[in-house]
Amino acid sequence: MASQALFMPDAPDADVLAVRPTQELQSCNHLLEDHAALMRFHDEEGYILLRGVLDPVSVLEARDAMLAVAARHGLVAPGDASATWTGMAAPAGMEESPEFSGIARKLVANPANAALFHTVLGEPAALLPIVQYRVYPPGGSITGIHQDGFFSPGIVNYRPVWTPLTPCEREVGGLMVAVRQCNRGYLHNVAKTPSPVPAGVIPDDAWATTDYFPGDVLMINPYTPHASMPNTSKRCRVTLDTRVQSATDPRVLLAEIIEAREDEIRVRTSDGVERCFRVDDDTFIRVDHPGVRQKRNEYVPTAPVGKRIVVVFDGDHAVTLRRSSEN
Ligand SMILES: O=C(O)CCC(=O)C(=O)O
Ligand SMILES: [Fe+2]
Repeated sequence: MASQALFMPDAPDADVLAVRPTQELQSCNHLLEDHAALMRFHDEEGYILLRGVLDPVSVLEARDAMLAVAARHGLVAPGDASATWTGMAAPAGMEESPEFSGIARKLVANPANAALFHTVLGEPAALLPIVQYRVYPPGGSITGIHQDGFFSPGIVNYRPVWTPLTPCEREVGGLMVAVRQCNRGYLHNVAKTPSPVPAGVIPDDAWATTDYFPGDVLMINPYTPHASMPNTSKRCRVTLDTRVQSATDPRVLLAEIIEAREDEIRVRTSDGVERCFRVDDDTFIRVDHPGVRQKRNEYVPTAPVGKRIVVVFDGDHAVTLRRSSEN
């Protein structure tokens, strides 16, 4: 499979608002007993949708914890589990606010949920330190068309976990997925920064979505183009997206920079262990902006001592250095 991206300097960008999903995402619950079949579906269709699989109490707890933060910012009324929008604008950058700290960790650690992730990974799962908490009011943020693997290369033995915490019917602006597009390499246009997907590359009829409900989990193949839809309802969209990785062979860690150099980065992990990784031209660096790749001879000033970053590694090689969004 080609994994280099597209180079199309003159191509117009795809318009996320022009996409009209015509297909319905399929539930994969019937494949949970057959790991090979589940992975085949993931590798061909490009996603795994599981309905009602998370422990209901853990989902309610996560919902209430996120809504409590939203209520403090005036986005919803205190105690309003329907997440009806008050009309107050959402603060910028709320997805990574430390106010949400620990909510995803608790959800993933719940024994029933941990057992589910074990089943899907085929081995014990651990939380990967990349989490976004989204409370998106009507007319609010829309996530553009992207492939996760393009922005976070090198992660193996992991699954992204996109989780609705309140009912997320299609008008609430959940994810749409371009199905069966995951074997075409990266479709991002590296002739532009920050490398949008060009118009015309993804067939119009490839797009699928569904109405999502609390307890559902959507896992997206790292090569699958996906985006969110506009929220045209009266409610906030309350979702979190995190990732789980192999607990025995983790490839991603959260660490504090001790010293960043052009050819090497030394970090201290949250367990206090010091580790050193080789940085080379294959290292995908974005410690500054979430979507713009930095050159290794220029990233050092944006990587001061003490800054928390996420390192994706393979042995002693830093595959990706990215801004931390662990919570
Ligand atoms: O929820 C969103 O708007 C985007 C989520 C996403 O892109 C992901 O989970 O990979
Ligand atoms: Fe994504």
